[in-house]
Amino acid sequence: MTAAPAGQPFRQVALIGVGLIGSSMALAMRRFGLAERVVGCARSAETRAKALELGLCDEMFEDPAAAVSECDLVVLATPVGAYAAVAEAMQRSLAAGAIVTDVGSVKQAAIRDVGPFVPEGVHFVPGHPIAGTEQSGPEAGFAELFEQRYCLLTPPPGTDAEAVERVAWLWRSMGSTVDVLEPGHHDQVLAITSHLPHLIAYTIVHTAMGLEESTKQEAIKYSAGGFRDFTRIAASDPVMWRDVFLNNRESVLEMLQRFSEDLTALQRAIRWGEGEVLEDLFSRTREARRGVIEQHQAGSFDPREPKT
Ligand SMILES: NC(=O)C1=CN([C@@H]2O[C@H](COP(=O)(O)OP(=O)(O)OC[C@H]3O[C@@H](n4cnc5c(N)ncnc54)[C@H](O)[C@@H]3O)[C@@H](O)[C@H]2O)C=CC1
Ligand SMILES: O=C(O)C(=O)Cc1ccc(O)cc1
Repeated sequence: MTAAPAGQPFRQVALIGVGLIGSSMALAMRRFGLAERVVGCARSAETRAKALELGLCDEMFEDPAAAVSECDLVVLATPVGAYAAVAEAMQRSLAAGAIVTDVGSVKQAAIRDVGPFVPEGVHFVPGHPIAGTEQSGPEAGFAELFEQRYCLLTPPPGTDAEAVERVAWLWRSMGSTVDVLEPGHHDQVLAITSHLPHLIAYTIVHTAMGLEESTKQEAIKYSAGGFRDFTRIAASDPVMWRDVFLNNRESVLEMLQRFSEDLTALQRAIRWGEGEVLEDLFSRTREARRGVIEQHQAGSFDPREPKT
């Protein structure tokens, strides 16, 4: 089987994992006519039934090998920790010329875990939509999720250029802007922009939950602005985020080290009443926010808060 050229719908797409991202892709691919047929793979009978009931997929499978056998595109959309087992299970069923891609939040580990199971004549194009919410599961998806968002592709050297272009076409057709990044660089950038913020949110909510009962209750009752935003992020899927931290360990630990040094400096400034240190730092971070907004507007991106 050879994949149809960029610009033509895929004949049959398999979504391995039909959660927030998988279901959003199913809806977007249907809305924009990007696949003639969409099949899915889920371990539980409940998820398989739900995906059919919601009209996400034409057919659902329990076994990844059965799901992928007739497909010209296979999308891994499970937590990253499941990749090696899924890739091993489906390797013998992949059709020659098929493209395997993924949506995982870390890319070096995706290449490490999937790469060895991709047969000769099948193309692996790792990808990561920078779009999501704290929701999970097949009912969480919506077709607009990827609009005005980046999707980063991290093809290892030697990846078939046509396969990369085909996957780029898919994401552009779902409304995203596609950039290509080196996998290690991707993992470093995402460690500071996405992974560390989630770790901080998990920690601050955990710290609040450990306070004595009356303070904790008031924290919940009066949670405004900052803390409320942290609780949204800290409600993100536990298994997905466990796998992000276990699989981007080095970059996250490096960013965490820098963060903790900066936090200690702030702690010191507060202790010694160094108001100018605090004000100077807060002024510079305010500038950084302006920079983010300006750059997003220049790229005609809508700098809205995450879609919930
Ligand atoms: N949630 C988000 O905001 C974003 C998530 N991602 C990435 O997308 C991937 C999927 O995340 P979500 O859709 O948010 O998660 P989700 O939890 O909504 O969906 C994941 C699905 O995979 C299924 N699954 C787990 N192990 C499986 C296996 N061995 N075989 C078949 N299905 C299996 C789960 O049952 C679940 O239905 C992750 O790798 C994540 O890093 C990427 C961008 C944003
Ligand atoms: O909901 C949020 O705030 C997010 O940050 C969504 C998100 C989560 C994980 C990703 O790999 C990409 C985007």
